[in-house]
Amino acid sequence: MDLDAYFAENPMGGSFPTNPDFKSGFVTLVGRPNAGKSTLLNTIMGKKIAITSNTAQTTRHRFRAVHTTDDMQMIIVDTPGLHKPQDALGEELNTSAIKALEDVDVVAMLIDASKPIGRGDEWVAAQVRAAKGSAKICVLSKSDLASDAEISAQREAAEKLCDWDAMVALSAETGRNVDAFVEEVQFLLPEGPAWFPADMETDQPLEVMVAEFIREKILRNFFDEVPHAIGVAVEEMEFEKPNLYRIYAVIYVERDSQKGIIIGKRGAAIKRIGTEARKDLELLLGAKVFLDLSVKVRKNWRRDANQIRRFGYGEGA
Ligand SMILES: Nc1nc2c(ncn2[C@@H]2O[C@H](COP(=O)(O)OP(=O)(O)OP(=O)(O)O)[C@@H](O)[C@H]2O)c(=O)[nH]1
Repeated sequence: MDLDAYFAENPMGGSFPTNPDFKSGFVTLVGRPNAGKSTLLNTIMGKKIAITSNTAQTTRHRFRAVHTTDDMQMIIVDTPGLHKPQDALGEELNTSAIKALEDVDVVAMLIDASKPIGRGDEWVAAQVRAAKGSAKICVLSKSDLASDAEISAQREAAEKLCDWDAMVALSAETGRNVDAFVEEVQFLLPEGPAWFPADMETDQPLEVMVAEFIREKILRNFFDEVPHAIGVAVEEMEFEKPNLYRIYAVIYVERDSQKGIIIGKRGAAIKRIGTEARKDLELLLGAKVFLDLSVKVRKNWRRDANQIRRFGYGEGA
């Protein structure tokens, strides 16, 4: 939801914390695809705001989530994983992530603690070093998958990548040390007022979140080329009293064969996607959901900058 939409729904303007020592600012999460950025964001927020999957490049939108306590407001910018681009979509995602390093107070770079640091991490670190004026935190993510000895070795290797202000090994999956990360961010944030109302959690438009929740189910149900070839758009979404959303969404694929895979034998696959998505959407929207999904072929959309923009991928905060 953007601020205009928020204030349209909350004409009194919502509540802003008034503590005189209040701290506030922006923290960008960056890292290679699959480093665990979106999962960390969800754990901090205590609910699902960003979609996650073990398919690299799950995140296609840069967006902000707002975490407010009595003492601080951190505006977390989730970004698409930085990687070697293969097509126009990949380039758009990289540009979007690099842009999110500008003008923020804290940059947190996630490095998977359970995997050796590679050239991809070194390249991301170079982008982080180039981001002037922000404090830098190194997050060794997925610590539940690494032994203590592996974590110490990773610490030593990560020390060489940048002059970090802090380093935290954490697991967004178990929650271990996530509080320590939030405390480090709070320490590094400047004093300042809350920028957003205390109860505002994200600036993603609702339609975009709905499309993303549907896309997540496809990422989790299919492998190989299909997850990268799909785009999801919500065509229509209407609220019906007392408590029902009617949602009409289109899943775009690049080839007829992919359309067949998404639909499945006698529609079994798309039915499963619909059932899984509906459950999540009902939690997100706090209402019953009627979900109509259709599949359309749009050849080579990932090479078409206009279509990428129509989906809104790469754009955001
Ligand atoms: N075991 C374990 N798995 C994790 C942890 N954090 C994330 N994962 C898993 O790692 C995979 C990638 O996580 P995401 O949060 O989607 O990663 P991301 O960095 O946002 O990925 P992109 O969108 O590709 O940039 C998912 O399958 C997560 O469940 C963790 O702390 N422990």
